[in-house]
Amino acid sequence: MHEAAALPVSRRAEAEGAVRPLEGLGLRVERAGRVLLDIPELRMSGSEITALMGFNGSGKSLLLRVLAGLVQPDAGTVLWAGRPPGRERARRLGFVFQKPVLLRRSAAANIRYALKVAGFPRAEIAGRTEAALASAGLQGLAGSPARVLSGGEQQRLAVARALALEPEVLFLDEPTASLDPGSTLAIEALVAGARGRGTKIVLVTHDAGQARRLAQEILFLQQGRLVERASAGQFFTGPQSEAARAFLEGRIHI
Ligand SMILES: Nc1ncnc2c1ncn2[C@@H]1O[C@H](COP(=O)(O)OP(=O)(O)OP(=O)(O)O)[C@@H](O)[C@H]1O
Repeated sequence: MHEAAALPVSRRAEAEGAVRPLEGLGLRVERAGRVLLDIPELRMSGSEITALMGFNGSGKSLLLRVLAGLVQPDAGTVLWAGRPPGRERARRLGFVFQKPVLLRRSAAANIRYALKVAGFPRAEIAGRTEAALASAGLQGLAGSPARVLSGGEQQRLAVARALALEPEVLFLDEPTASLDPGSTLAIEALVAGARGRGTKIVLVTHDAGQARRLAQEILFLQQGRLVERASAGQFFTGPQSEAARAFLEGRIHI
């Protein structure tokens, strides 16, 4: 047997070079004379789920948007596998917002449309749509208008739609912030499944329980700066910065 075949899928992908690190070099964002992001160097493993954590206003969402190419930094470069993502970026990433952004059409049509725009062959669209709906437990709601779905169902649809495109990188910005525990676990299962299939996941979350359940790597931000990068195990048992200790203990940090 090939040596890599004995490894779990995500490790196998890494061993075969299919998994790409995500990097930022000299990232800087300023608005109205205020420095919002100043990160000289950032590197995320290509195969793990990385959680971005920090107090409100520390720059997590902004960093996520910069990494995804939704916000252009004033300085710096984002690299996927050592190269700027380029024009094919849309095909290679998924982005899920805290409030799902869905089209005013059926659940199935939302997925079909995304597949069509991403250039999937027509012959594959129906099958991929069905599989995506099933992965999110939404088969029974395929024909329902997306806007009548519950908040949890809408977010499951948004995640399933993003994953239907088999993105290289999936960015999630507090995807379960307004969901109940059952819906939260359903979203987490979708995200963990995607990691198992080789998608790199970057997740903004305030929920330490969620970061413990899902993430292998934690980046902790404070006032637009990266103050800690650690494995989840290290971060939760022995955070190095005073800010991260305060965050985990639920203290206010000024
Ligand atoms: N386009 C913008 N123009 C001006 N200021 C901005 C812009 N985007 C973000 N900011 C500011 O940058 C800082 C970081 O915002 P960001 O939303 O990234 O924080 P966050 O860590 O995600 O916060 P939260 O946990 O509250 O969602 C905030 O002070 C915010 O007001």
